[in-house]
Amino acid sequence: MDKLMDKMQEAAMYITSRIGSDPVHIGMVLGSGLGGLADELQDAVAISYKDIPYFPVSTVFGHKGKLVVGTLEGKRVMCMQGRFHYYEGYGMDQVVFPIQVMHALGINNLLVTNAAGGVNTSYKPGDLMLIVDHIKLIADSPMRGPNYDSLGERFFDMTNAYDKKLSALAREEAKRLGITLQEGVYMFFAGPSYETPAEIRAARILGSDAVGMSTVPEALAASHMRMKVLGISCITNMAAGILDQPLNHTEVMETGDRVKEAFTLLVRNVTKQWPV
Ligand SMILES: O=P(O)(O)O[C@H]1O[C@H](CO)[C@@H](O)[C@H]1O
Ligand SMILES: Nc1nc2[nH]cnc2c(=O)[nH]1
Repeated sequence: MDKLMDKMQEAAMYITSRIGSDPVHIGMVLGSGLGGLADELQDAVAISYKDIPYFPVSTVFGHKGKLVVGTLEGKRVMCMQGRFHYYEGYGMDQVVFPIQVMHALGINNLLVTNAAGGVNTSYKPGDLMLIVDHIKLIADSPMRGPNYDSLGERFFDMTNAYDKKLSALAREEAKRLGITLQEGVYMFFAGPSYETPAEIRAARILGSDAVGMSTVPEALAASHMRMKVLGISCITNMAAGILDQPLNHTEVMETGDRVKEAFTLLVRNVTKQWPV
């Protein structure tokens, strides 16, 4: 066995020792301001990242740094209440390690969520957006380096990175619940600065609808392992230069908090119908 596989197994064994061996159906990565969902799980077990072998620790305000496992709408889910970002100084491989550990635990379904800046001028802060595709221009990738054939192929497909059936499910549930769900392309920026207005104009010309500093590494790792991915952004602010006002993380967190009811309702109902 090679090193990554050893580390994944060790982390997975520790988690199993805390949560038992009943299957977990869906992994959920909760973005900035959206972590409250994990507090709604029934029979929840919370594990600090610092206790899990080889896990990094969260350093960002609004990311608690806990794995919470419990039941939501009849499904057993594992929530990351806080994620790891490239800008925190972690390598892409560290950013996606928890996703690989989820896979080692037998999880094949992933919900990735985030706070994002709206590039599409028809959006408004507080909108939810179904991620239908993404753009990453920076060269680094979590799959750079030796390929782990037991996880996935060296050259893997990204045509269906965001699962079409799960996307259709989210669309249907949002419609049924009367929740506005925009659809768009999420563009990854390394951060930690927010973008310049010129970068946002460029992002729009390139075809993006929202920008953020997460999610894409996780979606890449999940696609590598052929996990089914559903992505939802919360548009917490209009991206730089669209409104005549500076950006800040407090606003991002406040919008996340304002939207949490609709976000939770949508995720609950999608979870209920999620085929596992
Ligand atoms: O993508 P999440 O983790 O939700 O958070 C977004 O919000 C933070 C910036 O305000 C960045 O971390 C950005 O990626
Ligand atoms: N990169 C980036 N990340 C965000 N997270 C929340 N809002 C934004 C934004 O405008 N830009």
